[in-house]
Amino acid sequence: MGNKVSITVIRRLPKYYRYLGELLNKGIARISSQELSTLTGFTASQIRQDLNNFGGFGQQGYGYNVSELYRELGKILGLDKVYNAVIAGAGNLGQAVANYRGFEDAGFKVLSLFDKNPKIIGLKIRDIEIRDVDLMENFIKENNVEIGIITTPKENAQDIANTYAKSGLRGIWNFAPADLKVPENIVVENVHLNESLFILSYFLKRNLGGNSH
Ligand SMILES: NC(=O)c1ccc[n+]([C@@H]2O[C@H](COP(=O)([O-])OP(=O)(O)OC[C@H]3O[C@@H](n4cnc5c(N)ncnc54)[C@H](O)[C@@H]3O)[C@@H](O)[C@H]2O)c1
Repeated sequence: MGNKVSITVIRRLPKYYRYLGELLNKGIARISSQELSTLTGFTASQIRQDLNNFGGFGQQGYGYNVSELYRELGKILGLDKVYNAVIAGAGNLGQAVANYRGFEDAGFKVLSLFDKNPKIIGLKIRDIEIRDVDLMENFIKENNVEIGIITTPKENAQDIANTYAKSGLRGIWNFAPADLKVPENIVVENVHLNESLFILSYFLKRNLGGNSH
């Protein structure tokens, strides 16, 4: 099922999921595609088409059952399980990611940070230890780690990706401004903060308001 759905649809799912979570917290039991459209900015027909990719959850004249749709989208996004993760590069960004409890609340548990700087090895961010990067490969193998986060400088990012590939983990969340080469069985999701900022700059330069996507 998942493989046939276009990546542009997949990229809209987290937004649906976020709004549905907020509706659920407000005790709202059902919502129409029109109301979801007002919230998300996507058209109602777009929303119906998107959700139809997964079998469609709505009923004509009723709309969507919020808790059911929230639960199903959570399953589709793989959020119905806990992932173990590690972070390579325990500098500014690595520590910030480790410090943020929201990832853990969503099921992404950082078991350890790794760095090559002896001055910070042994320190803890919350209760998460910074270990020597030389120990990383074995740690990943022994602790059922599925996600490797990269917050090293870009010059070191490919080496870290290679170690991740050797260790057998399945997903890389890459914050370094580098295009990584990895074996086909590994998924890379890039978070290029600078590129995002440059898009903002593009719109500012043209005095364009609104949401850039
Ligand atoms: N800090 C931000 O807000 C920000 C914004 C945009 C992009 N980035 C990107 O995120 C990455 C990290 O940025 P930062 O500001 O945290 O840098 P930083 O210099 O504060 O931290 C990098 C850390 O990586 C460690 N490191 C270097 N080589 C390593 C290796 N081979 N193995 C393990 N650890 C290693 C360093 O010792 C250091 O602790 C960079 O690629 C940067 O371009 C950061």
